[in-house]
Amino acid sequence: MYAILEVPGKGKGLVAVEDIPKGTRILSEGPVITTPDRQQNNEWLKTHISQQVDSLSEHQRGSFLSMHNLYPYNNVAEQSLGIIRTNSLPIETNGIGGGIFLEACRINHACDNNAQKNWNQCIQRHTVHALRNISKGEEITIYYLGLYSNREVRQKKLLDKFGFLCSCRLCSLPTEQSQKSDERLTRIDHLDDLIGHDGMQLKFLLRTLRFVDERIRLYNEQNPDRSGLPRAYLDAAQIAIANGDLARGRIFAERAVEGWRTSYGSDSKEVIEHGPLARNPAKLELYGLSLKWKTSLDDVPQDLDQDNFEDWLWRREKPKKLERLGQSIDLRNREIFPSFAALPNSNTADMDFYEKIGDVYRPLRHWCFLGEIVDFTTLHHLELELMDVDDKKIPLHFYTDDRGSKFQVQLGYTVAVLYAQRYRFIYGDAGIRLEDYQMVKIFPIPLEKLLELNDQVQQFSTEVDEVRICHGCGRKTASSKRCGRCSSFWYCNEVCQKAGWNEKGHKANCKLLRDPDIRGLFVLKWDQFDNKLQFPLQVAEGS
Ligand SMILES: C[S@@+](CC[C@H](N)C(=O)[O-])C[C@H]1O[C@@H](n2cnc3c(N)ncnc32)[C@H](O)[C@@H]1O
Repeated sequence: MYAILEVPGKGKGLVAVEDIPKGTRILSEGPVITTPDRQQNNEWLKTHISQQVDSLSEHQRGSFLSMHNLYPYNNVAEQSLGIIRTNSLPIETNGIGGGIFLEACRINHACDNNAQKNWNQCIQRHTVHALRNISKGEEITIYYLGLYSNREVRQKKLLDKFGFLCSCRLCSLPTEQSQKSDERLTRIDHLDDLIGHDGMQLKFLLRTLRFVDERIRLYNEQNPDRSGLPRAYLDAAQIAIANGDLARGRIFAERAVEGWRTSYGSDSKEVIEHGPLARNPAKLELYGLSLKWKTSLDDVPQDLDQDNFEDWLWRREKPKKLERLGQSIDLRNREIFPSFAALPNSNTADMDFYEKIGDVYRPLRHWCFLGEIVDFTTLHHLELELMDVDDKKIPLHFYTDDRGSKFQVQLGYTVAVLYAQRYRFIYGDAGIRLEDYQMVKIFPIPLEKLLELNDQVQQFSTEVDEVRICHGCGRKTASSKRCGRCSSFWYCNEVCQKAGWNEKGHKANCKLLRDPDIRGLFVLKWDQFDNKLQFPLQVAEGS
């Protein structure tokens, strides 16, 4: 399938001598020299390697000693060590850490590699598979670096570790396209962190599925002709199956296994281990942790086109119809939006706010603290100084896992903290200590403006006994016309609507009112509000 040839600017490399279809095993090879997995001193290593070099056939030795070497040497032992350092591929098996493969080690790198290398534990050989169709005459390339990173980081690592400047298609993109590709890669990497962060915690599974969906979509945009990210499909399978959704679970598992079959082969550990999951997803230990998404194996819609099928598979929501603001909550209602002084104390179980079920306290009703950012610093974690509805300044400290780095913070923005408590910090101040970043939202609008918006919402988007007030002229109206964009405010007709837009500030407010989080505030409808009963609070028993 290939020949080892001189490749301009890269030394030797593997070049396809025929068309190689995606998924083909191009090579399967055992090591001729191995090195231990633990750190050894140089002298020991040199002897260990020399013994192996001496026992190679003449042809093998010649081939080994002609390999690329990035290190200076004075004798064959040093030369051999240098060659191993330059070329060794990982081997994860009984005390062995890496080794030399006479052909696999000749494969050059590309950041948009067309082939995948893998140490196959089951057959104790390194395999290389075609990740996409490779044409006759094309060079076969693999990816030398473990993680996806942006162009600058990749180039630096390749130069430091392998002594060359990569000129692959991805590294040669014009600046703008390269930036796009970098952004995608950074996001793919970040999504991996986010997925790992919440793991298989039930209450976050839908959100985690969203991250996996986005990650695979971006990966496919970056590498359109490959078979996705098998590991990510396995994450999706586990999420579906944990919620009792066997139909989607099986499809995701099949995609994971198919991806591994393409890149590692049918005899790989991954295919052997996860193949049964694709046949019988109910076997997964996590199955039925919740039965919230329960389906049977063949609850798969048959009549959808590809896009709609993917929307079904990933449980993608159709763009939400905006919540009607018909019965909006008044943000000036101090029961629901208390000042800091009126919040429950974190040291005592205030039964105005909590109910006790078994050993846990749960919020008895919804409440939400509002405060405007008047100062902020980040030392160990994000600390905000907030001005509450009584113009009192209080600190808010982010003890969340990300220490607040996820948030876009700006002076004059308003912070909403769900189920906030008064907390006394060790150094004496009272403030809010935030541990779950899901309990906070930040709105790009000062508190006073938010309250003014609230007053308008109360007046112009509600309907009391079928009486509506036109935002344009301020008169009662029987018209059923709402603003077409935010579908919130009532108008008699287009003239009134123009007046509302141009003269009464709806242009700016309309944008705010289309923000699902702001609307969620007015109707107390965020996922977190709905999760009320899944949310044990740490509240000490007290007087
Ligand atoms: C494992 S070897 C690959 C085989 C090597 N070309 C040879 O002739 O033996 C790694 C070395 O190949 C060269 N190489 C690999 N990929 C390259 C690339 N994309 N551009 C330039 N040189 C590359 C670098 O010198 C690197 O240190």
